[in-house]
Amino acid sequence: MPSSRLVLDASLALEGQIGVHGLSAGDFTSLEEAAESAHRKLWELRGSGALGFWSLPDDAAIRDPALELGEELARRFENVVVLGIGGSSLGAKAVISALGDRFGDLLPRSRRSGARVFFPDNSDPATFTALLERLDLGSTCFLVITKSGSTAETLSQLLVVRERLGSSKLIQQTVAITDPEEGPLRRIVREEGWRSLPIPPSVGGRFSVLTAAGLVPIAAAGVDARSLCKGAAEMRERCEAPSLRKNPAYLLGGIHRLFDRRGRNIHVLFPYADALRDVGDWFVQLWAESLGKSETVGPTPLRAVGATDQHSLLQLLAQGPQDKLVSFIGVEEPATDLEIPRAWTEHEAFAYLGGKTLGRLLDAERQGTAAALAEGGRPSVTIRLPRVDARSVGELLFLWEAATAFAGFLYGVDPFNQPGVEASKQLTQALLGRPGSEAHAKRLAARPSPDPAFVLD
Ligand SMILES: O=P(O)(O)OC[C@H]1O[C@H](O)[C@H](O)[C@@H](O)[C@@H]1O
Repeated sequence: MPSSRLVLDASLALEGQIGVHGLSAGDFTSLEEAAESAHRKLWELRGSGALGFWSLPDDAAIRDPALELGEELARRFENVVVLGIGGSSLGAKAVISALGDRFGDLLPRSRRSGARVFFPDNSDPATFTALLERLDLGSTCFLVITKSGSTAETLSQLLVVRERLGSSKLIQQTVAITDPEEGPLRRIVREEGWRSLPIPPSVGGRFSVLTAAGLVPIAAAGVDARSLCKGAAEMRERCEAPSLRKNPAYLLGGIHRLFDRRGRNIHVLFPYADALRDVGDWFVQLWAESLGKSETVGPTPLRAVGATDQHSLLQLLAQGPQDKLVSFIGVEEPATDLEIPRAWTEHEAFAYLGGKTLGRLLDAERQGTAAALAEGGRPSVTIRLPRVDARSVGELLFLWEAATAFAGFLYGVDPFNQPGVEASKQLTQALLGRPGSEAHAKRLAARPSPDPAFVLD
């Protein structure tokens, strides 16, 4: 019988299970003071309303208009194309690939639960050209999602779409999701009277999956977004306990910080379900942009998928440097399962598989891999989901969001900004000759020219 909710099992991170590389009771005690201070800071932010993502799971004023709009788009359009990047695409993409129709693009509309949702989240011309050429633009809605309203990739795609649709069609087939007041896109929305929904200023992009930025495309895909929010609300309740051992987000964040202190600063998310593959990308942005803020401390997130990456990454995880911590995600009850038929039973290699199911094999591989790492003294934690459904995915996303916010304070960094991404934008704008980027152009010009001895053409 699957458990009724998400389970965080940290036993394979403890010295009792894996020996010297495991955590001791003393390690947790050593973190208590920092954990109390991090808890205080989080609650202060909550109290001031600055911790915007915390209230989202049951914020009807944000949720309901987004779901209504998403459901309307699912009725009106065959396709929805999200023009958005980073936090403005990764959350919805992760949820839709986890909960949407598997290979839904191949299904006729009558057999799909919503519109086909596409995420061309890059300025790669080949991808965008191919997508626009293959879609029936007449039955396509473009969701322009950008918190700042100024992201070059997103605005460039919008300009291309504007050209393709023409301004009269553009207003009928485009919805903007952006800052309620500020930014270039908000100005266009005001000037041209587009439909739009806000991204609350108190919610950072990578924490915005339960704002309109995530919920509109999720609802347009026909995913049960209300249960997603419900699952997140249930996890939030569990993440309000002040103690490290009782609060799953604090325990998860604390364990990662403790191992980072021991040099295990490569943090691998390893779900054993294809449906959770894109949760890996979402996690990488969340963890990297929130915690990668100092030259001396800061974890490197890595994503893997089980069992596929047992055949690529596992060698390194099992026998490489002792600098990694793995977070497995197991699914207790697969949505569908497939029996492995019996045949060639005279051959032992086939015989032991016959009669089992692929789901049983996959989960045995997860457990076997965690046990093999433990045997080698290598720590892991396991997050077990009862099944991959909207409620469990809601729990999972909120767990990591809360763990990230908490870990930020344990690492002594601000988990909610990302100053390090600005320099590349400035130099990009200078390369493109943007007015006002002259100072950045000077930075480029001041760079030493490439050493021809090291340019092998
Ligand atoms: O939502 P936008 O303002 O368009 O930003 C999209 C993304 O780009 C930025 O450069 C940051 O790296 C991300 O945190 C953000 O999610």
